[in-house]
Amino acid sequence: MPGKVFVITGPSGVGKGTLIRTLLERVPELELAVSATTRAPRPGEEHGTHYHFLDDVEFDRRVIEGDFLEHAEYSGRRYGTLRSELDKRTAEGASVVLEIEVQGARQVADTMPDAIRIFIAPPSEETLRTRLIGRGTDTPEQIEARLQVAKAELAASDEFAHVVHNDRLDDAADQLEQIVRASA
Ligand SMILES: Nc1ncnc2c1ncn2[C@@H]1O[C@H](COP(=O)(O)OP(=O)(O)OP(=O)(O)O)[C@@H](O)[C@H]1O
Ligand SMILES: Nc1nc2c(ncn2[C@@H]2O[C@H](COP(=O)(O)O)[C@@H](O)[C@H]2O)c(=O)[nH]1
Repeated sequence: MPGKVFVITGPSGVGKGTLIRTLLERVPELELAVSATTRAPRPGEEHGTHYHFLDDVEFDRRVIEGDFLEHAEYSGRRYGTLRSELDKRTAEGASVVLEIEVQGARQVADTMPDAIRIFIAPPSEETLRTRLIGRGTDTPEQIEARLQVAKAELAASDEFAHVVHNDRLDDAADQLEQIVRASA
């Protein structure tokens, strides 16, 4: 039987990456799809591990060749899931997790209606700002741009069958694990 696809979405800074790291430890049979992006690597990020870092020309070429399951522009940069990150794994029965923003999650809903889509919600918009400042990876201008996008993303939460509120990290991790185990 083909593996499942779990789409985890929500605004920047809500804690998707943090929760997914815990999820992968708790459910080691899950595999994470490494996304492609045109943004620059942050300190410590490695090509092929954290992202496939592509330039715009390469990203365009791969769009034209139909290599992406989904792709979107987010805060001036491009992000997408390569089909090659999923196809072989799911065909072999492995379940795959995608960490993507809301436009991409909608595209996956259209093309893969069986994908399990989970929205991670913050306790408040202000929490997103605090968490992004605390993470220390973005300039104040980048944080404001991300918070602008977050407003529309938060309004989309009711499009998702599952909503996990990431207030206390342990509670959110428990809830996410429960959803994944119940759907697997
Ligand atoms: N429940 C929580 N309570 C307090 N801090 C948290 C919680 N969850 C995550 N954080 C912190 O918030 C910051 C943002 O988390 P993370 O990078 O996982 O967000 P993200 O949704 O993956 O963001 P992006 O979409 O920009 O990649 C990190 O510094 C993380 O340690
Ligand atoms: N549509 C997609 N969105 C993606 C993908 N990989 C990551 N993302 C989302 O982009 C923003 C910004 O990420 P960051 O690493 O610059 O903080 C965030 O919401 C990610 O979830 C993807 O393949 N497709």
